[in-house]
Amino acid sequence: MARRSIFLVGPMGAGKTTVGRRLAQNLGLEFFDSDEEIERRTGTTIPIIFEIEGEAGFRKREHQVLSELTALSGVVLATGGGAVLLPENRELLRSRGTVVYLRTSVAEQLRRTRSSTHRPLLQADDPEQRLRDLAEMREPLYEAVADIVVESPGRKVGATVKDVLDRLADAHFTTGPG
Ligand SMILES: Nc1ncnc2c1ncn2[C@@H]1O[C@H](COP(=O)(O)OP(=O)(O)OP(=O)(O)O)[C@@H](O)[C@H]1O
Ligand SMILES: O=C(O)C1=C[C@@H](O)[C@@H](O)[C@H](O)C1
Ligand SMILES: [Mg+2]
Repeated sequence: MARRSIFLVGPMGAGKTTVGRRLAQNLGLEFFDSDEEIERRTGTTIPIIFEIEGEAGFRKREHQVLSELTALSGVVLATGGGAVLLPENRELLRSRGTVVYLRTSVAEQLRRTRSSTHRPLLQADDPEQRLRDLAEMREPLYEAVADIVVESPGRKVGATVKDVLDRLADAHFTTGPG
């Protein structure tokens, strides 16, 4: 019998990877991260994939990885910030698991991603404006796929993990069959 999976969505720096890994440990589930899986398969980094293949090339790879990882049962999957852009991806996420939207502010995103050079979309003259533009376009998409919305403000990661666990319990999420 298939076991339900948890898919984390949200913008860059929302904490999908960090919270997702801890959540999986807590629930005794296997953890996957679509960005890490793309890097593992290609043997290179996301900025280099963007450089060589453009964003469109990256999105194709992302769709392939998401279609495989969402087919697994009983896992926690952290997605990339743009995973909700393709309607096909939204359908995979919505139909195959419980989707948790980690919501945060642009100010907090900036703080959390400041020292990173690993997010090509933030290599802009004005990263704050870029994050605002992305949020305006993507927030409705995160909302559309989400079963649960959890705020991920400037607190300790453990507090956000606990909030996600509480909200999953409220939604009667179990790691058992079904
Ligand atoms: N809830 C939280 N409270 C405090 N700090 C956090 C929280 N979540 C994440 N962080 C910190 O913010 C940074 C970015 O988090 P993370 O890489 O998990 O974001 P992400 O949502 O996976 O981003 P991306 O879409 O780019 O993969 C990390 O250094 C992490 O420790
Ligand atoms: O928000 C985005 O579009 C992205 C977020 C990251 O997780 C990576 O998937 C990549 O840098 C693109
Ligand atoms: Mg991540």
